[in-house]
Amino acid sequence: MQNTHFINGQWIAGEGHDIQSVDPAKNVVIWEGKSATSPQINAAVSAARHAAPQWAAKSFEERLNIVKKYGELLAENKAQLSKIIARETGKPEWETATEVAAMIGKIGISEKAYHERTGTVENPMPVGQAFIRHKPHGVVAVFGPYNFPGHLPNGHIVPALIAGNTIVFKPSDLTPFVAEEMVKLWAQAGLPDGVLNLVQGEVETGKALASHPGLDGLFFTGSSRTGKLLHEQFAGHPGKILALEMGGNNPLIVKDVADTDAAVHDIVQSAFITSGQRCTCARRLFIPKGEQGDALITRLIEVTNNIKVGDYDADDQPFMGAMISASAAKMMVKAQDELENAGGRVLVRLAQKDETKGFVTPGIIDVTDMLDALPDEEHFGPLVKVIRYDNFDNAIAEANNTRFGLSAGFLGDSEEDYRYFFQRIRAGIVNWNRPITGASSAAPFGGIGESGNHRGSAYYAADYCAYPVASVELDKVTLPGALSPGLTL
Ligand SMILES: NC(=O)C1=CN([C@@H]2O[C@H](COP(=O)(O)OP(=O)(O)OC[C@H]3O[C@@H](n4cnc5c(N)ncnc54)[C@H](O)[C@@H]3O)[C@@H](O)[C@H]2O)C=CC1
Ligand SMILES: O=C(O)CCC(=O)N[C@@H](CCC(=O)O)C(=O)O
Repeated sequence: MQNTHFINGQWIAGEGHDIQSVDPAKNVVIWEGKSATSPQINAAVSAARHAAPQWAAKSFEERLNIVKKYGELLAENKAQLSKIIARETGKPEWETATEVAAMIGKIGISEKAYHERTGTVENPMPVGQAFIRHKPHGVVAVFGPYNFPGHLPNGHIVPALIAGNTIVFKPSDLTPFVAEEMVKLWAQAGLPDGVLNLVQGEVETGKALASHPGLDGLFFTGSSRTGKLLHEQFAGHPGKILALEMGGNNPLIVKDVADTDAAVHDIVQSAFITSGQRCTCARRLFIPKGEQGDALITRLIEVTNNIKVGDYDADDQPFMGAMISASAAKMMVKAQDELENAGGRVLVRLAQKDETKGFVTPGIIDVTDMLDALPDEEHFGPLVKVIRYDNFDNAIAEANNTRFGLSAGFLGDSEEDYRYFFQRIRAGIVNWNRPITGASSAAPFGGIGESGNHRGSAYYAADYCAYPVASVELDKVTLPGALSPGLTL
């Protein structure tokens, strides 16, 4: 029996149904376990509740020391963890090494953000002192996605622990192995029992945890569809904090670039990195009509056809590895077919050569003639939709024609054009002449519309990990110098 859940400092076996994790590049099972049942989820929430007062009562330095120890263990185990992330997600090892580096970097950034966003402020008053301080919420659930199974849950867990919360972590059911390895490192770092609990499972485990009355909050990174369900579930609970980081249908507009190859590079990095499985990936690419735009597309097609797709552990590393699963790859083929049937013109065909594995080649489809039928959906894979435009204002209006608003970019050499774009575009991340993926952990990370619920993450995660307490304090009960009219003492 596999002990895959971590509850109150003990590794225990699940009592629910069988779950497996499959290496999508090799089509082999690499992890097996059983999901957590409702009583096991109750036990995890109770353990977190029980541990909460003592963890919150520790000094900031005591909590930080454990978090820093975890950072050291991440550094020591970087090579091994990078390999496990690669095996479980299909992402090339060069990329998973950067994921672990981001996990390590998160610790220093979260320490700084804790002080700068939620530190203590003291203001003298005519009588006494005014203070702004912050307290943890209590018990929070963390839900992670599969595309960054280490870095993104880590982006909630680290600031939540630093702020003094205790946690029940429910990773994506597609990446239980990475979650288990992460939690082992936390346990090794000396986290007290019950402070971080891990429950594994699929949607029903997620539902049972999200609806648990013992939670004070839930921090979620995942799809807009699930995030919306959680939002509905939290309706009527204004006292609970819900932070949602969700998807996007991100636009990238190109206009008047002198260096075609540089533009093509930034497009490829925006659209195809991580096999298009980043929430910040460019989904809609706006290119001007005319000769300059034609030349750019010709070059983009050439470069895309030459993108190396391959095994995560190949000596000669590919740019793109496998997608998360064979079925995710199949869904991308289906999405392309649907767009093509609705009038899209395939410029480079996204193809899955082996239906048992997650590999697809990157695709480009021109959807200019089917804009009215273009669904406002996030196709979470390496398929970029090209929209040719003849008017910058129309391109910006169409770029904003989405229910999402995560990232957006402008590639063009005119600063005036960029300022014009920046003023009008609606998104939480707006870049100029840089890829729109690869957002910094040292900046707020979040979107508007259906990309989030105005609880920015990364540098601003500190904000949703603690609530502010305003105090006016005086060390003795003292009569004021002047009494209010009509009052005698
Ligand atoms: N804005 C951001 O920061 C990011 C957003 N994403 C988005 O995440 C998505 C890909 O990740 P996925 O793992 O597919 O997301 P997902 O929404 O399928 O799953 C996320 C988590 O929610 C759980 N879950 C699923 N259905 C549930 C339900 N009904 N009730 C409770 N829990 C449930 C899953 O088991 C998993 O732990 C993409 O849409 C992507 O854009 C990914 C990375 C970053
Ligand atoms: O959360 C952070 O620390 C910064 C945001 C970040 O890492 N963004 C990455 C991943 C986004 C995704 O998971 O899809 C990016 O923008 O590439």
